[in-house]
Amino acid sequence: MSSIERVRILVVGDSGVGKTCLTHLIAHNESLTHPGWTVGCSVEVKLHEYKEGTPQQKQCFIELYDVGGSLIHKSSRGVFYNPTNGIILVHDLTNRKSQENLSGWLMEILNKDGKDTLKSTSFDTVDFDTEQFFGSTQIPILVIGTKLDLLDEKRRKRNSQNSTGIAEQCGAEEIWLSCRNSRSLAPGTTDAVKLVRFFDKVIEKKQIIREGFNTSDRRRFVSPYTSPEQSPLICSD
Ligand SMILES: Nc1nc2c(ncn2[C@@H]2O[C@H](COP(=O)(O)OP(=O)(O)OP(=O)(O)O)[C@@H](O)[C@H]2O)c(=O)[nH]1
Repeated sequence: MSSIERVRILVVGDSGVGKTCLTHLIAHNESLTHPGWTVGCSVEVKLHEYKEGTPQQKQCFIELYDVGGSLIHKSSRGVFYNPTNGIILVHDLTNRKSQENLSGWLMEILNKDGKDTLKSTSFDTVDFDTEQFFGSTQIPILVIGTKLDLLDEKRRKRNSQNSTGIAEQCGAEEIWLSCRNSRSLAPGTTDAVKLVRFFDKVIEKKQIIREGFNTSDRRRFVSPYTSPEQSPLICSD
């Protein structure tokens, strides 16, 4: 019997933006009222139907790695970043700084050998080069803004006019929601469809990369890594 495939998705963003509440909402379709402060990392697993309703449909475990956002643990959290098949960047819609810091989070994940960003105590000095990032990793990204319930109508409109720059830069989809509303990701809603599409993309990308390593026709896939084990996108199943 073949085992169920699994992918690892990192859920990152500043401390207090709502990563634990969001992860719980995605995994259980219910809101979490009293989340604890995440020390290190906590993992939730969701069973996902890949390409549901098509001949390729199959089950897949989505492992959501909720990485504690506190700067105190900045130097040690790199251990959770490999392998990475997908990234959910989380920011608080009422806190602009948390949005600006998303590029720093991306760079921290990219910087696997722990240089530069891991040494600094904040993201202020981080230079973000999207070309470098996407050229070297090709990891699917989703951007999620939380605490939509705390924005009044006026601010919702103003914020939506200049939506998160990082999503645009990454070519990533963006979702704004309230983790306090258990229906925020209810099946059939636009946001739930975006999330399903993102999960499918993460699984597909992992398959493409694995096939690229296994095929003798190297022209189909050019990787900077010489074996699947070296690639940050491949889980060791
Ligand atoms: N009103 C509102 N509050 C939220 C929302 N999401 C999270 N919160 C609250 O924000 C606080 C922080 O939420 P967490 O999920 O613990 O944040 P975190 O990003 O995991 O924080 P760290 O563990 O420090 O990294 C909690 O009091 C949550 O109840 C939301 O959508 N709306």
